[in-house]
Amino acid sequence: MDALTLTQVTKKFGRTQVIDGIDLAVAPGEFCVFVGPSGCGKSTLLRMIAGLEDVTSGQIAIGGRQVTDLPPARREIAMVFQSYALYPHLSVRDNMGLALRQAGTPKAEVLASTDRAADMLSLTALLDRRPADLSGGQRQRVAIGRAIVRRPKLFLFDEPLSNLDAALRVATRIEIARLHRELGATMIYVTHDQVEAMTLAHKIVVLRAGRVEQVGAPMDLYNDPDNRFVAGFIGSPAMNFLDAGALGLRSDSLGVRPEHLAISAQGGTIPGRVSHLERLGGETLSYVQTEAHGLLTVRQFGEHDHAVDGPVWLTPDLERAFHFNAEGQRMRA
Ligand SMILES: Nc1ncnc2c1ncn2[C@@H]1O[C@H](COP(=O)(O)OP(=O)(O)OP(=O)(O)O)[C@@H](O)[C@H]1O
Repeated sequence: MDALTLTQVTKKFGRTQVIDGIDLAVAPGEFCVFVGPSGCGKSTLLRMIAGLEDVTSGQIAIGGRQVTDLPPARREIAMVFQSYALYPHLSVRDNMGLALRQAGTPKAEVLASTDRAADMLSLTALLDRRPADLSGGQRQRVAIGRAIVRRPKLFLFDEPLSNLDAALRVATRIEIARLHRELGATMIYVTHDQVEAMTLAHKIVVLRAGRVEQVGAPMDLYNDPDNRFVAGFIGSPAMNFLDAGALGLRSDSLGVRPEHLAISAQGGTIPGRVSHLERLGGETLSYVQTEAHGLLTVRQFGEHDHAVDGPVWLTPDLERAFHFNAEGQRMRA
């Protein structure tokens, strides 16, 4: 039985259609990430699963049970927000145990669950502190601990890392992946960050304007995108789109990842000028202005030097390029 099933779920705010007929099945234990640009409806969809927002039409089932009309408290879910949403006057221990205490769970059991979650999250030494005396990363761990203590059927995360600095974001991301492995729980996670989606998910749902563009495992979306939108959204730096007609090809545009564009001062297919160079240590990114295809990104491993403003030639690896038609749909051979 699916851990989560969405059937033709829609949402309108007034006359604006924000979610447009979404079908989705998430298996038990799966880590499913909703990703897409700002405003595509990810948070709204998650809030509908949580019961914080009602659906305009369609059905939501959690663990095979219809929950479409149930209030959040009866859905057996726990949600972790970007803002942590901790009670400032309660200690870490009391914040983590609150939901269980409110549900009438015996005191000893609340303590045991809280201690276990604190141990998993390295929060044991902080149990008597108040949220104000914690760092942002520690507060977010408490919010995650509070969710774990409740043993929900479904964990829902709404951009939980966006308030953390870059290093802490990576550390907490790894922590969440480890927790997922240890708990074997089903997790639904919203982010606009495709790197988070790629590194955490078993299954990525790419959303655009309230619709699903593609669902698949991270490397399947990367290696086999259905359309230009997914191809451009998954992968960093983003895929280049070349004018296929200008290259004498029959498709409308040719998608080439930055690592599949060769760059040379000697010669090649596409002439251009280096407009900017970024040396990232392990790799070099060159931004090359071309007449026929606009600005293209080239990624090379290691350190490379190309004169800024100097002429260069680019050559796409056609074996690894993707063809798209004028509607942006993938043309498979
Ligand atoms: N209460 C509301 N009333 C009217 N429109 C809303 C409401 N909540 C969200 N919207 C609109 O619905 C659309 C989807 O919003 P949502 O927050 O789900 O997007 P998102 O993909 O999570 O974006 P972000 O990454 O920026 O948070 C947006 O256009 C937003 O303006």
